[in-house]
Amino acid sequence: MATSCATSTFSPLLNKLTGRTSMAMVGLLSYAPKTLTPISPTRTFNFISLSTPTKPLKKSFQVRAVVAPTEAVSEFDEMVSGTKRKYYMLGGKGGVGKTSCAASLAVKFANSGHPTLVVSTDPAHSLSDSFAQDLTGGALVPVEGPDSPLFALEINPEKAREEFRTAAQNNGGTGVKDLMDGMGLGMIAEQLGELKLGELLDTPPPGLDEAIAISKVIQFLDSPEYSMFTRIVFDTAPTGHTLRLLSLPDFLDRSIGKLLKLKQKISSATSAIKSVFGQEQPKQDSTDKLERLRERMIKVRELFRDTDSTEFVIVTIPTVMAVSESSRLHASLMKEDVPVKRLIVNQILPPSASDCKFCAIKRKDQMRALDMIRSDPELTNLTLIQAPLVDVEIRGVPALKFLGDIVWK
Ligand SMILES: Nc1ncnc2c1ncn2[C@@H]1O[C@H](COP(=O)(O)OP(=O)(O)OP(=O)(O)O)[C@@H](O)[C@H]1O
Repeated sequence: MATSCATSTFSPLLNKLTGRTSMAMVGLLSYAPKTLTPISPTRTFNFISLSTPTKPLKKSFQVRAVVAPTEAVSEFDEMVSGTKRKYYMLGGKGGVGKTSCAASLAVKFANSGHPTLVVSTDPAHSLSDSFAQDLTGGALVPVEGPDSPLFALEINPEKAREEFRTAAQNNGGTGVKDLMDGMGLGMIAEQLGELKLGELLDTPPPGLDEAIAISKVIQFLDSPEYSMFTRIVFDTAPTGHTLRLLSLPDFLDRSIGKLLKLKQKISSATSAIKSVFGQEQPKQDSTDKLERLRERMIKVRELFRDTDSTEFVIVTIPTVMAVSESSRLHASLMKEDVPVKRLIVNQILPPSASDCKFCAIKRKDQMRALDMIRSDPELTNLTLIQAPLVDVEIRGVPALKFLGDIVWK
């Protein structure tokens, strides 16, 4: 069966990508100097240019063919304007392209002059794969290539948990507090008080990964180490995990509130008893710390809901299942008051003017899924960004720049 999807030949316009053509098929060849040679001579495409790379890239990179649909305008000008810090969270169903879109956005911000940090909160990270660079280890790593500083961070809950366990075993539990202190979780550790943390971490409570991610967000807000970044992009975990992350500050705030009330009751009862026996008033220290923890949780919760500084971008693919999940995700985000404006529909196939029956059928299904988005009351008001399926893996900064220049316009 024929597998090619279109009929015309390569055009020499490829390194001058301009133009906004309806569902135009676009081929972009390489950033390798001078010669533009198709990788697969059996694939022939009608190439119409789309965008102009602002600066020649150092590394060689080849994309053989992509499709560029009409509604691919993300209003990037608005995203890039201003030097006040903005947070972008990209999330959706597993495997739809969250990491590729988040990494390409981070590269685009950095190339637009913003010192940028891209953070993965997904315990199953793929940022390292996406940047083709080792970013593991739970620390900030500089990404090579963009014009302005770009750093990446893969939050590593598994490692953190392992360190907790070792510290608990080696130190009879006393080292755990130091470790949690180091992660900005010291106050939580203190409040856990008498609990045997080593045992607790053998069967980690649900939400520990999210608590670790939240502690990082607190650090972004407070620590001078992160103050240089004017754009922070989150590559989030698949939907369920991320919704827990977003609702955790609220939950913790309420829990701490309850704990504080309980503490107040206990302390007034104890001080009454103690005053009868003529003893000192109990110290306020731990209550103050709880109050401070609560204030920080409120700060994170407000950050997640602040329309001026935060935006959640939903990433999906044009299938009924993915669109249904995106609709539910949007409803949940609305419930949490998290600002959402944009929806990326990733991996859209070429138009059906093709001799590939499989592709034509698949594309028909995709168009149905796009119609479904347009008539879905949850999704219809979002800015729709259609991202093409490209025929190579999006790996490394040049490839991410290429994708970013198509998606973020
Ligand atoms: N527009 C695209 N064209 C071609 N390949 C793509 C496109 N977007 C993503 N991919 C590929 O799809 C795969 C999954 O993408 P990615 O890792 O970005 O998804 P994800 O949603 O972050 O996945 P996970 O939920 O597993 O973290 C990768 O191999 C990536 O290169």
